[in-house]
Amino acid sequence: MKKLIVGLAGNPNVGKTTVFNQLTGMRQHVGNWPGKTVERAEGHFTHGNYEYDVVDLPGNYALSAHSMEEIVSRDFIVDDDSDVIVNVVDAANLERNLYLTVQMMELGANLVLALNMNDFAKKKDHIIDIDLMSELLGFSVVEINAKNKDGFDVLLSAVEKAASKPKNTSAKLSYGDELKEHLGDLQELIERDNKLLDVPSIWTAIKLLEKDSIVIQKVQQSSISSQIMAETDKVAGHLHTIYKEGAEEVVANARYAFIDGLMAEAVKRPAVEKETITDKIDKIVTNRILAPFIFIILMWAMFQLTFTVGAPFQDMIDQAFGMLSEWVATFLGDGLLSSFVCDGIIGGVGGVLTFLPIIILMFLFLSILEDCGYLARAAFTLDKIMHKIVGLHGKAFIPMILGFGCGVPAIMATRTMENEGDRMLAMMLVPFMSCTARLPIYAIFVAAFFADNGGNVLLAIYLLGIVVALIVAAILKRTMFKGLSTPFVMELPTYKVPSLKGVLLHTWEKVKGFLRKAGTIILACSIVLWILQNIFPYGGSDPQMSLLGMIGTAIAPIFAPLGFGTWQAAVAIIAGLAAKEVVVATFGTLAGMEEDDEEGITNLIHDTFTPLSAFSFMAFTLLYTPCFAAIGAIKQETNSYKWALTMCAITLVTAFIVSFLIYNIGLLAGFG
Ligand SMILES: Nc1nc2c(ncn2[C@@H]2O[C@H](COP(=O)(O)OP(=O)(O)OP(=O)(O)O)[C@@H](O)[C@H]2O)c(=O)[nH]1
Ligand SMILES: [Mg+2]
Repeated sequence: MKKLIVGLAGNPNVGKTTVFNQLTGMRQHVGNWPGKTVERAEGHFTHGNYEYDVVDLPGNYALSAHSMEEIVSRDFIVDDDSDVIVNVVDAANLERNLYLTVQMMELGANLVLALNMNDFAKKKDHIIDIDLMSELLGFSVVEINAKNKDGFDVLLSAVEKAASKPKNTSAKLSYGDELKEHLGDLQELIERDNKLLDVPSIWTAIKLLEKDSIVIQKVQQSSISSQIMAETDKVAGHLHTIYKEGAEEVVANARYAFIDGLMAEAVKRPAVEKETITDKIDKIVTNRILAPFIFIILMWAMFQLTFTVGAPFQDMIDQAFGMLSEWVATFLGDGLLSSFVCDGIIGGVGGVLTFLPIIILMFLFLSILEDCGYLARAAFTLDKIMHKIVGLHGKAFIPMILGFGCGVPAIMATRTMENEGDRMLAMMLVPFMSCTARLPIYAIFVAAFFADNGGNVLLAIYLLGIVVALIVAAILKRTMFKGLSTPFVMELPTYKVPSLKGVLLHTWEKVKGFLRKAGTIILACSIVLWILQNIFPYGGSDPQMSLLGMIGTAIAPIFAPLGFGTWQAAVAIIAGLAAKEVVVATFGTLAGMEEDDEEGITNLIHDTFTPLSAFSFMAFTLLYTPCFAAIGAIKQETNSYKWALTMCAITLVTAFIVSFLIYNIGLLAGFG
């Protein structure tokens, strides 16, 4: 067996991860918006005589030193000893995709070009002459379909051929006589230092002209660095006098000229591009006036469906746990052990698991929205409305909408943002987006007070999260994160019919996370809560005199101005710091301890809240410090506790202010 290390590189959203998953049988995140893969993933498989190591790289448009994913991809090509790079490209947008290909050619990467999305290319009547293109580029070009593995055999044999006969793909690049001559002078100088020759000299020469900080640093180590830098300045100056443009633009134009030539020779396209289905749908969905309404209607429909479809299943699970609890009680009798199992574990963990159906549905809808391509449109819509008012970078909206699912991947998704300040700001806002872990909290409050218009109350809560995030953004942008954000074009992916398998897998991955939490952190918290609830330092059996009750009573006054100064609410909020579902588990165990058992969580909520204080409590749990996992993700991504703690402070203060306003304005308006 021979070992082969193969990297999958290409623009965002062209199907790299789909190829990767098909090859390795793994389940990395696939969706229909640019920027899903943010960290390289590795997998293995065997084919013929070869043992493959495949690396799925984050998508990027360039190989400059501007953003983290670009550096990850470029380091992989330059430093790792990969045998072959498979450049996956979107055949329906070949011109744009080839810009990265050309840059990889400058690096001399041992390339194989995999044309994917041919179904879309055919719909647009683009006819690609693969053989001619391969000849012009000087390496193999293969047509594939990542979704059904068409062409994978041809692809793998092309990879194996390329591995046995590595090529310097920079050979076929031609950048015009003028530029070639000047680059030549610079290359000659670079080639005098062997230490600079781990990459083709044309790459180093071009990157010096582009003022690439990492390459400049490397060249500065050279013994002839002053000569090289002087020559670079000379060439740049010369190019400027001829073209009246900076060296960077001259190089970019030369790349496009090469691509134009290639396209003209090898691709036949209709003189006027056909209007695609995506164009037709987008005339409505991204229409300036209609877009915000469509966004709100979709969200509203999502909550309505989640609740109406989920409710019967939820009841079934609830009853099943009730029966389980009774059945266990017949064995264990009336003692402490029975209380531990029934109230502590079944009440706590079971209370949370009841919400499994609505959580599954919510993730199902989010996966469909993500996979069909609407997620990027939602971000586009919010960007259009918000960029000017709030000064928030448009790319921040994708992580924010992902935050409706779970904050942890949402925080990681901020990596595609180039400007550090913008990225930090986006991370501070993600926790305000209502993640699915909070859904069970709203569900029990809706059941207790707002059963008749649950969907509307939920929509209000989610919109509250968005509005508060935007207000906080506007404030932070004018204080902590001053400065202009880099403008950018939001890319709108082609609408795709979501694949059933993809959506189900996606949903299952998320649901698995929820179940894991139920078996670990929620279980642990339920046990701790039950113990604290059964210790009575001063004797008696009044729940409020238990250790838990006393802790809650001590803290409760803090929340009195917000309308829920009861010891139960205080305990739930503190416990919810671990994970938001624990708020529900807390009410579950507390309800188990009440005198008349059957009444359950809903009655406990009904007795300890009013509709107004319930809404204020929902808003507080929406906005206050997210779970440990989200705090940990921010620490991880920023490499410092500073930002994690800043986020905790921002969310706590915001939650207090907003809940205070809701409760007190509500009182004045007579809702008390
Ligand atoms: N119609 C069609 N859709 C495809 C094809 N290949 C992939 N897709 C879909 O294209 C979308 C993007 O695929 P991914 O594999 O996530 O793309 P990626 O290149 O890994 O994207 P990033 O990680 O964001 O850079 C998904 O919705 C896929 O289901 C194809 O050949 N035809
Ligand atoms: Mg990917």
